[in-house]
Amino acid sequence: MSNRWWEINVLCEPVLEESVFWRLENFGCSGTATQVKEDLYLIRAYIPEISAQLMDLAALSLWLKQDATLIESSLPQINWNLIDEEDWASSWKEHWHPAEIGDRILIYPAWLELPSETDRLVLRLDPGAAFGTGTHPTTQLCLESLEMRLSQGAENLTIADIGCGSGILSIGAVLLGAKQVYAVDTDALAIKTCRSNCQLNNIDRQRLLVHHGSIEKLLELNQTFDGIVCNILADTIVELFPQFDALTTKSSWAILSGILVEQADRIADAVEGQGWTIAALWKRQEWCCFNVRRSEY
Ligand SMILES: C[S@@+](CC[C@H](N)C(=O)[O-])C[C@H]1O[C@@H](n2cnc3c(N)ncnc32)[C@H](O)[C@@H]1O
Repeated sequence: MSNRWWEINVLCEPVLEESVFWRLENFGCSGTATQVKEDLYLIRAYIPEISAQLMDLAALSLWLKQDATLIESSLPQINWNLIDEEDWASSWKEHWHPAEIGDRILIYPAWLELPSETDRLVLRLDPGAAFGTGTHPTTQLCLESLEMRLSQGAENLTIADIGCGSGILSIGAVLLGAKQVYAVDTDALAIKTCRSNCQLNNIDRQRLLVHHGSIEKLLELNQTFDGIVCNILADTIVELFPQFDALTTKSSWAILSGILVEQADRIADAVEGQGWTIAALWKRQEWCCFNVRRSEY
């Protein structure tokens, strides 16, 4: 049975070869090889798609650039693409199992028979090619933060999920008791997947509204949200955050993730620079998640 693989290409100065190899190896790549391209080296490596998500590749890219900056080399050019998809989907399904997240949620692959007994909220999911299986630390941190935020009287809360992917956080918020959730994503495939996962969990369409687009779709609604969850890369969060004021009230909160530990300072500056307060900063592996709120108290 064959899998899809990420092919990672790094075009760099020869002086970087050793550190690039080291990074790729630590990342879990195999088949690393170098080809000379005029004055530069093209280093190519492979990793199974199930072992690395787009976010992890973005992190790898950042580390490779930081390594180059440290020794004052010019920045490497990095790109990645998926190769060979044959029967990847069925292979991937074999590797993805039910997972308990936080104290209340159980993520359950759609193709498995429901558990006969559990005291957890079962969140059924077929993520297809969309991000959000619950295996990534950033998703787990967001779900755990939602659990904390929604633990006391969620029934009146309206939540926005920016970058909903498979819909895992939106559906999680509904299961945890939120009154209404608005989910947006710029990827049409993610929207389709999110909608079918809502059906899979028998969620009322009026309780979880899904729109193709980004923060502008939420602004068009002309309403405020009690909470916003946003698990996107740090650069995008910095870009979107100035518009959070228009979407919130003085007592609203936000959960921000998709942030590497070394990017935390940038996010803290963006949050505090806008007069918001950092209530908590949670870390798992190399990723972190900010729980922030608008009021100063
Ligand atoms: C890391 S995934 C998060 C998926 C899911 N919310 C989770 O926590 O697992 C980020 C998602 O954000 C979407 N995205 C990226 N940039 C965006 C933007 N500017 N506005 C809305 N969605 C965006 C991507 O298409 C992707 O589905």
